[in-house]
Amino acid sequence: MMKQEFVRAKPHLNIGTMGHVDHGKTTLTAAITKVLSEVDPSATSFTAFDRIDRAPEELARGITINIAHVEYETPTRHYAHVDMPGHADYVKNMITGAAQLDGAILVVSAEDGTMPQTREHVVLARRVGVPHVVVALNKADAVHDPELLDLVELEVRDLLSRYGFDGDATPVVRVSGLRALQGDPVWTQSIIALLEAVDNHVPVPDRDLTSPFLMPIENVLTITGRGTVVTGAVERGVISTGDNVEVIGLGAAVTSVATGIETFGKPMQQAQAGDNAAILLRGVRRGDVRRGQVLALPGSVAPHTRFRASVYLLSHAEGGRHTGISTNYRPQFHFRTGDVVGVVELDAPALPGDTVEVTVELGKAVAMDTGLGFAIREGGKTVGAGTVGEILA
Ligand SMILES: Nc1nc2c(ncn2[C@@H]2O[C@H](COP(=O)(O)OP(=O)(O)OP(=O)(O)O)[C@@H](O)[C@H]2O)c(=O)[nH]1
Ligand SMILES: [Mg+2]
Repeated sequence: MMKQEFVRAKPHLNIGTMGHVDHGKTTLTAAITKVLSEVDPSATSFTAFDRIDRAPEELARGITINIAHVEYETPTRHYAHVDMPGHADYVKNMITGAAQLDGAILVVSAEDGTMPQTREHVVLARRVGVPHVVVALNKADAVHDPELLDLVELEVRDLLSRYGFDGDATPVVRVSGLRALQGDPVWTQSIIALLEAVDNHVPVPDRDLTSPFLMPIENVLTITGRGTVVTGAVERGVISTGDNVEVIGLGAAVTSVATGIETFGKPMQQAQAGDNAAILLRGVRRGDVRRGQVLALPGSVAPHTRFRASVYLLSHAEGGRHTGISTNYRPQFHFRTGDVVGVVELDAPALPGDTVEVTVELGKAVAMDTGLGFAIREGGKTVGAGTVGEILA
């Protein structure tokens, strides 16, 4: 049977769940797909809890989209929703922009209130430019004292305001992912209310459709008999089947032609900024491409190793270092979906909480333009966030 072509009937947005471990992110994600699949079975399929937290390797068949994503539709929008499996992955995905969220659902357990990772995720969301947040006050079924719910709501609004969001204007919806998943009609309604808040509060972003095509590569798959497929979220521009492309960064450039494009398993003639795409590349071997490179219009972006940057060092309270840094500091630099080691040169030692101007020399060239954001990590911890300034080499 021919696979059904993707129809762009509604605006597409990328959102995700964030929040402290065990506050119910995955349960809520499953509940959203269940409730929406009941509203319109032709638009949304139910994705069960145990199908969400899964390893990529298990699904590496077909031209499948990045498996961390779940797809659903409200009456007015099409969403790709990412539920990052663990805290470490979450931080990495957020800060490298791999997730490229247009908005986020901050999940806070009404039983526990805001916790350290709740704060860390809010801080990161702000730093990496997640523009809008809606709060799911989850596990509301387990809290019977309304004053306690009010208290937790106040606490969350406070936290959001403290870190630069508009805490007063942010929708806070009392939900129970678990009870909705079990089919309870009252809590099913709470999920509908949450989705209405997302539809109304997170605006459709302006997509950059006019710049040259660029997509950071998140995953590389082989399809027997067809070739190599790369997946990712299109950062800018438009790609059509038959277009020439180039794989750039971390080694020699590879040129190819995009011979097939899919989104969520459905073929499409053209993918655009904001879409999650899987792109089949002609004549490319699996070993020739990898995560961390970008797929781009040939000649539109170049790899670089040396640049000036403005860097913010996360304070200790934000999850950063305890001690300062000085010249010759050698952390990992995360650009988009990849990371590479580099050396920092700075005029004077800097402390956590400082913003400093530095020169960076990378061990391997990365596709970049002035303005590109990056994260600085060491020992699995995010310790800084920066922006590329003048490019030197
Ligand atoms: N009472 C109640 N329990 C819930 C609700 N949502 C989730 N839980 C329970 O909370 C626990 C954690 O749920 P998960 O959905 O795995 O939480 P998570 O945030 O995805 O956890 P991590 O991915 O490990 O960070 C499970 O035992 C759920 O059954 C809810 O709305 N009400
Ligand atoms: Mg989870």
